[in-house]
Amino acid sequence: MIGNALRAADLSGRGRGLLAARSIREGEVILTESPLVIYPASLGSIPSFCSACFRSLSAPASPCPSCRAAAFCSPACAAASHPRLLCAALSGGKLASATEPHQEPLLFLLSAYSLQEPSLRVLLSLSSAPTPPPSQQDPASLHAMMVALVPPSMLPQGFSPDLTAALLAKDRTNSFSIMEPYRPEVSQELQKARAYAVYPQASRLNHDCLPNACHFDYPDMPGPGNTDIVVRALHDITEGREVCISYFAANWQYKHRQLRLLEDYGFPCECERCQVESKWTLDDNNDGGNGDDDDTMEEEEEGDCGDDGMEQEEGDGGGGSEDDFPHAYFFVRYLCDQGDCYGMLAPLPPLLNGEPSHVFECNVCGHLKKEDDVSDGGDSSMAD
Ligand SMILES: C[S@@+](CC[C@H](N)C(=O)[O-])C[C@H]1O[C@@H](n2cnc3c(N)ncnc32)[C@H](O)[C@@H]1O
Repeated sequence: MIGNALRAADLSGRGRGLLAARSIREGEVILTESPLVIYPASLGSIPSFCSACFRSLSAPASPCPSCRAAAFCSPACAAASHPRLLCAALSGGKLASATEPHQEPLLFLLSAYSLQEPSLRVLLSLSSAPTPPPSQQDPASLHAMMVALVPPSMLPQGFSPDLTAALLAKDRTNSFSIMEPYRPEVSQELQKARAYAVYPQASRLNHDCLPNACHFDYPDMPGPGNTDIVVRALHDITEGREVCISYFAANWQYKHRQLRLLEDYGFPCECERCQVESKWTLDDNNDGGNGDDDDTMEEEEEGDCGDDGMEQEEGDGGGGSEDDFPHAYFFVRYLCDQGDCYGMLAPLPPLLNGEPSHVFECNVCGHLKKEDDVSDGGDSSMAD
């Protein structure tokens, strides 16, 4: 049992997944979890946030006395410090000499190899997709770079090419992006991640292209728990139903969703939405029929997709009728329509008297929307 809302189960053809352990109300927080491992998304961004709590640094910060590359926002964060292997690799600018595509997986490995043995074991217990790593994540090359970056006396027991390959696979399958604050002038694919994090319970959530939950992060929130992941129900979920999130923005087209899920997660999606959209003609599956059928996708962080991969509006490309596009309601109700955002709109938690909040929050831009503005106002017909 995870909290009191979820329980893990083995699911045919889907590995482990999380089921509703009781009925769940729309907007309910069903999971809050701290990261097992969290690491900066890029080397260049390290000076802009506290290396212990990952909040933006506004006031002058204290540099790490060892590496002088990282900085901390408070004495408490300086005492908590940052991963020891990462600190060693940042000393003397050694990590900066790695080529840029290698820096992000190295930041992960330096953080993961700094974990205590029990945490490392939890990380290794997570699933990994049986897909080959992208070329910039060749485990053998990254392992050799680790050897060059970290003094031999600091390398943990068990350090080996096989373990390095296994850790990289866990990261690819299970890490979540913690995004920088949303910038409306920047398109969806160019929004930047501040950090990546692995949350062992949340990483049991399987994907659905019509999810019934979505996750939020609030990295600059004051107080404890700012790097926690918060998972909320989009609508009522009946006991026993699987709780799923979408691994990327819900407006992606069928072919781009399938490609991403096959290449990065090793499965063809057979969800209800994909079953409908797999029957659309090639033109329907293009970008709304404007004739541009460019298959390219950006090299993405979670949530990224080339412009060409997005549905332009609800029903776009589906032919328009209810039969062709039975999921239009989902998009009207749950897809943020603020500029280029396309985040998920999840209801705020129910009020103290148990009534729905009737206010939706976007998990990308943070926009709050009253229910009357979200849809035609009736009770959710999405409950499952
Ligand atoms: C983040 S993990 C999710 C939890 C995982 N099922 C487990 O056993 O721990 C992602 C992996 O779960 C599986 N998965 C997720 N969503 C799926 C789906 N809709 N259909 C089939 N497999 C899915 C894939 O193997 C994918 O690589």
